[in-house]
Amino acid sequence: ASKRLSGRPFTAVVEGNIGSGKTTFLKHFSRYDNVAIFAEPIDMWRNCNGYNLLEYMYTDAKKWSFTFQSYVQLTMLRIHQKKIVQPIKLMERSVYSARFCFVEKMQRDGLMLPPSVSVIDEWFKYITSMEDTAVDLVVYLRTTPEVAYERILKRNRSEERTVPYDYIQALHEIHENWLYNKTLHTCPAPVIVLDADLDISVISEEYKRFEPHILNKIPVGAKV
Ligand SMILES: Cc1cc2cn([C@H]3C[C@H](O)[C@@H](CO)O3)c(=O)nc2[nH]1
Repeated sequence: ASKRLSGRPFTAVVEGNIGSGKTTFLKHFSRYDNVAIFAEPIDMWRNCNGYNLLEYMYTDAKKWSFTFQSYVQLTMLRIHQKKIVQPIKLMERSVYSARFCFVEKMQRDGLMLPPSVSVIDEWFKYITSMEDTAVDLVVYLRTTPEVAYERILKRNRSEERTVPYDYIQALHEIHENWLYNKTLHTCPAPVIVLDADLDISVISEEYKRFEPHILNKIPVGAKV
C-alpha cells in the first residue's frame, strides 16, 4: 500500500538472455492500455551523439565496455524514472540486469577492470537507493542457450554477428544463478519464471498463464 502513496506504478521488469524473446513478450502485452511498455533503448545505444556504442563494445569490448555500460545505466535509469499515467509499467531489462548480468560478465572476462567496475557500482548503489528504481516483479524469460543462440542467428542483428555461443552460454548461467538458483547477487523483487523456449506458435498460452501476476491482479506467490 505504501507504494501507492508514492505514486509509483506497479513496475515489472522482463529479464532474460539475448534472444530469449523479450520483444515478443512485450508485444503480447501491448494490447493492454493500462500497461506502459518500455523496450530496451537500443537505438540510443546505437546513436549516442552519433556514436554507435553498441558496435564499439562488440568490436573492442576491452576498450569500450565501461563507456557502453555507463551509458546503458543512464538510459535505463531514465526509463525507471519516467512518469506514466497507466497503473502498470513493463520494462525490458533494468539497471539490475545491467549491473548483475552484463557488467558482471565483463568484469569476469577482464573486459572491464576493477576501477571501472567500482565507478559503475558506486553509481548503481546511488541509483538503486532511490524509490524511482524500485521494482515489484521480475519476469524471467528462461531459455536454453541453444534456443537463444538459434534466435540470435535468425534475427541477425548486425552488431551481434561476432557474438560466440559461449558468450550466450555464460550469460545464461549468470541469469540462472541470479534469478533461478538465486546464488548470485540479490533479486530486486519476486521472480516469476516463464518457459521461453516455447515456440512462438504456442508461447502466448504461457504468457496468459502469468497475466494475473503481470497485470497486478494477484500477488506473485499465489498459485496459478
Ligand atoms: C541493461 C542492459 C541491457 C544490455 C544489452 N546488452 C547487449 C546485448 C544485446 O546484444 C544488445 C541488446 O540487448 O545489447 C549489453 O551488452 N548490456 C546490457 N545491459
